[in-house]
Amino acid sequence: MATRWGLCGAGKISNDFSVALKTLPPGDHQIAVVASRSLERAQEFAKRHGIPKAYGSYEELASDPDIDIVYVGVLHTQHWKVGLLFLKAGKNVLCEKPFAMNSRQVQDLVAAAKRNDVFLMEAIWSRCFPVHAEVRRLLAEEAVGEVKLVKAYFGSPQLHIPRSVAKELGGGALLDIGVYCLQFVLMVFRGERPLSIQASGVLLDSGVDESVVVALKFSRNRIAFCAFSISARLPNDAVICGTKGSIKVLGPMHCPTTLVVNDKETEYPLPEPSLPMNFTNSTGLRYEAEEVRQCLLKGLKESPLMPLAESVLLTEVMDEIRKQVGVVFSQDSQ
Ligand SMILES: NC(=O)C1=CN([C@@H]2O[C@H](COP(=O)(O)OP(=O)(O)OC[C@H]3O[C@@H](n4cnc5c(N)ncnc54)[C@H](OP(=O)(O)O)[C@@H]3O)[C@@H](O)[C@H]2O)C=CC1
Ligand SMILES: O=C1OC[C@@H](O)[C@@H](O)[C@@H]1O
Repeated sequence: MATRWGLCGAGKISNDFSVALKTLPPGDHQIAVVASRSLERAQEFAKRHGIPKAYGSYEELASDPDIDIVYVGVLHTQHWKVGLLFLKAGKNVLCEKPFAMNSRQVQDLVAAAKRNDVFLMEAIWSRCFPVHAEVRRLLAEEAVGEVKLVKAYFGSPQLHIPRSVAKELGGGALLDIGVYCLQFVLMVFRGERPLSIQASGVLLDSGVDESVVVALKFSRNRIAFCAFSISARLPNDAVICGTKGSIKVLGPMHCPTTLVVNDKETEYPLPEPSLPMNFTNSTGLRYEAEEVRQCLLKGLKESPLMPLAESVLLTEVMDEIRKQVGVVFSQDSQ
C-alpha cells in the first residue's frame, strides 16, 4: 500500500519534493493532494505534477481522511501555525526546516504531536542521505579515532530572495542555512548539548543575520566551528577531524553526493529529475520521504535519524546564537 502524501503549500520546495517522489516506486509513494492558500495555484500545481486533488485552503487538507502524512512546505514563519493545524487534526507531519521560528514554537509542535499520538519530523533531509549514513557508520566504528574538531560551512548568495532578507518572512542565514551546519555538528556529537556557544555575526538593515560564525565547545575537549552566510559563497563542505584521520563531506554538505575518508573519495550519485527543480540535488528529498514511509510502517512517532528532542536542542542552539548576534523575531514575544 503506497504512503499517501498531502502537500501543504504549492511553492518551490513542494515542487522539488513532488519531483523527488517520482524517483521512488509509485507503489510506495503517492501524492494524493496539494493545498495552497490559492485554489488556482493549487490546481496549476496539481495539473503540472499529476496530483488528483487540489485544495484552496490548508483546513481542507487537515480534514482530508485519505492521506497518511502532510508535508509542510510553506515559509518558516507559517510552520508553527500550520503544523499545529495538522497535528491537532490527527495528521502525521513532515515539516520543512527550520522546524519553527524559535524553541518555544518547536516545543508546541512536539507537545501537539505527543498529545495527538501522531508522527512528527523536522525535514532535515541531509540526515537521510547515504553520505550521512556512511558518516554515522564510520564514527560508530571510530574510523578516524577520537573526533576532536568539526568544521561546517554554508554560504549561499541569496540577498535577491525576499524570504531570505525580510524579517517578516523569517529571513537570515541562521534559520535557513546555518541550521544545516549546526545539525551536522550535533549529529557528529550524537545530540550532545554544547557546553558553550560563542557567536558573532553581521546583520542586514532588515535586522536579520547576513553572516555568522559560531564556535561550540563539547565534552572531552571537543570543539566545532561553523560559518554561514547569505551573501558570501563558501566551500559548503564539512570536515570531521579525529586523532587518526579525517572525514570530509564535500559541498553541498546539506545534500551531499561525495565523501572523502582519509583522502579516499567515494561518490553516491542521485537520480535525475523528471521535471525542472528549484534547488540543488533536490531528488535527494526522496531519502527523507522513504525514511518517513519506513517510520510509519513501523508505527514510529518520530524518526531515529532526526529525533524530536534533537530538533528541540537544535532550535535552542539557534535561539542562543540569535540572542548573541542580535536577531529578534516577532514570534519571540508571542
Ligand atoms: N530542504 C530543502 O532543501 C529546502 C527547504 N526549504 C524550506 O521550505 C520552506 C519554503 O521555502 P520555498 O519553497 O523556497 O518558499 P516559497 O517562496 O516557494 O513559498 C512556499 C509557500 O509558502 C507560502 N508563502 C510564500 N510567501 C508567503 C507569505 N508572504 N505569506 C504566507 N505564506 C507564504 C506559499 O504557500 P501557498 O502556496 O499556500 O500560498 C508558497 O507556495 C522554507 O521553510 C525553507 O526553509 C526551501 C528550499 C530548500
Ligand atoms: O534549505 C535550503 O537549501 C539551501 C538554500 O537554497 C536555502 O535557501 C534553502 O532553504
